[in-house]
Amino acid sequence: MTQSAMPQNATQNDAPLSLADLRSEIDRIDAAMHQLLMERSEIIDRLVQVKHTQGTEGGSAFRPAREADMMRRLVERHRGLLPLDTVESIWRVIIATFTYVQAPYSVHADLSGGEAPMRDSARFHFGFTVPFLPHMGARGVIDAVAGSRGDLGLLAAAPSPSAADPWWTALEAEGAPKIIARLPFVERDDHPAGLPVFVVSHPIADAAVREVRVYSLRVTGWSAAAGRAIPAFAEVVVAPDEALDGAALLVSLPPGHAVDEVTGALAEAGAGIRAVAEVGSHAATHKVVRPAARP
Ligand SMILES: C=C(O[C@@H]1C=C(C(=O)O)C=C[C@H]1O)C(=O)O
Repeated sequence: MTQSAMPQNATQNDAPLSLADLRSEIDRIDAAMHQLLMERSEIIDRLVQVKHTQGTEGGSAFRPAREADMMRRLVERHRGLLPLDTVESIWRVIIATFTYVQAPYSVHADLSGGEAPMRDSARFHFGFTVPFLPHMGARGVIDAVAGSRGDLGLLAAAPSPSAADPWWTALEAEGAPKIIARLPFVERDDHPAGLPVFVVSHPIADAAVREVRVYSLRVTGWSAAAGRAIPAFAEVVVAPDEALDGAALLVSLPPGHAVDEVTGALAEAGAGIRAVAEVGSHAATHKVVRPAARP
């Protein structure tokens, strides 16, 4: 038991508390947590005014850099018997809902790769107050985000190394939606909502995290050799593109690598580079090898 969770007039050496006393302790803690959540919402009220004065409010109040940082710190300080999955999901609901009360938004999700994992991811990361709008296909999601004020779109990040439809080409144009985050913020092998998901929104230049950069590449002369030439540090999804020997690539580059390293390797393997466009960026993956707390 931590000091803050102890009754004000007790120490660890006191006689054991009765069930009624322990329950009244739980009631005291629940009331304090609720009070703190209400205080948090008052801060958000003032934060909305500050963002408005600074002109930093945009279509969406979602700030992926800030959220990735908060989730990393949460995981690092977590101790005790409460499972990390539970702590993470509670904070995801708190943060996503407070974002929603700043500026209402919906989450559009592409269910074409399988409904259950995508729905689990959306609910785990955004809770039940934020509206969930299902789509059958990535392009429907991107169109809905493009036509909204500040909605978010969820697209499977790497369902497989190949895709039938190069949906990411719809993110190429200036002003088109961009990838702004990758979920879960904190990865682990047994994550309860572990489907890797890209979050797309209107471009958020000032608030974007630039650790992992994501590019759309159009290539001619695509071949198995070109595929093998792509450096191992790059995460790549390949789809057929227009011309017979054309391919559209979605390439994610970890910190410290440039897209030239990939285009150079492709050119050496005989492929022609038709176009390169940055289609977003997100925080580097924070991987927890062993969850900090397990029952
Ligand atoms: C509060 C903010 O807005 C959003 C809500 C957050 C929260 O409730 O903690 C954190 C980041 C943002 O997505 C902020 O920009 O700091």
